[in-house]
Amino acid sequence: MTLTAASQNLAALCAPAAQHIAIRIVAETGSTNADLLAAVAHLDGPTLLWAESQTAGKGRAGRSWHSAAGATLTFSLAWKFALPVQALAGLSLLVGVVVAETLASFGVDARLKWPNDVLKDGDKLAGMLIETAMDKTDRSSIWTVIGIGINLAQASQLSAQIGRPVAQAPELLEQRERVMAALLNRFSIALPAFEQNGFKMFAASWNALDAYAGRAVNILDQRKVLYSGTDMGVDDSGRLLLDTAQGRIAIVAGDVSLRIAEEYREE
Ligand SMILES: O=C(O)CCCC[C@@H]1SC[C@@H]2NC(=O)N[C@@H]21
Repeated sequence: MTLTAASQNLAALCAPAAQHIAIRIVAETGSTNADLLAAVAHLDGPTLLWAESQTAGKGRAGRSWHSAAGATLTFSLAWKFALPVQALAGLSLLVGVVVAETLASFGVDARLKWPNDVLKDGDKLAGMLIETAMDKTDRSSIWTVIGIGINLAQASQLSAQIGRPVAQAPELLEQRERVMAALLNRFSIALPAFEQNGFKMFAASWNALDAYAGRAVNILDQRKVLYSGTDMGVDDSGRLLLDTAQGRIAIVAGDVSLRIAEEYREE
């Protein structure tokens, strides 16, 4: 099914709580994140921009993110929070929980790698990029653009961009609009709950999905090992707890990698 056809169904598939999300679906764009960031000043409320393909998709750390037509779920959700920017810490972890739990509800064994990669069989299945824009007329609020790319059936180009193998979930190709509706339903509950209570009420859910729970990991910065220890999950503010030879520490930034011989060889 093309996304144009899916758009007819999407609103009807959404639960009442998600009905206030405006839905825009396009065949191709540069970047759904860039489009919504440019548009937030004119948005009336939460808005989904779902693209069949992107020609200039943005990944984290300045990387590109390839989204081939008919092979991904590529979208951004603009959401305004009545919060100061500092209160958004933990949002990306919550988004990971929403994506992984939604995929799990469709039978995909999705797990989380801190802070917010979604893995399947140890490889990256989905990535997210959250960007923010100040509302100039309302300093107590902030717009977020939550960009998500879920890989369903593409491999080589995305893999080259992120520098490691990617996972796929081709079984979801035929039900993309149902998956999208399920995502919107969960977001429409989880994002207001985050606004009210912060990340802490989602910490247990994140920990239940932690791909590296109890395993020996390294925390890297630009491929340099900063810390080594055992992954003990996240705390109520989303920091990764690491049991090291010197005791427990809480990590606020860095890349997590499994401490296995292969990874040392790669690095
Ligand atoms: O590097 C990552 O892990 C983040 C990838 C985020 C990609 C998504 S695809 C939809 C949205 N639009 C973009 O340009 N990027 C995000």
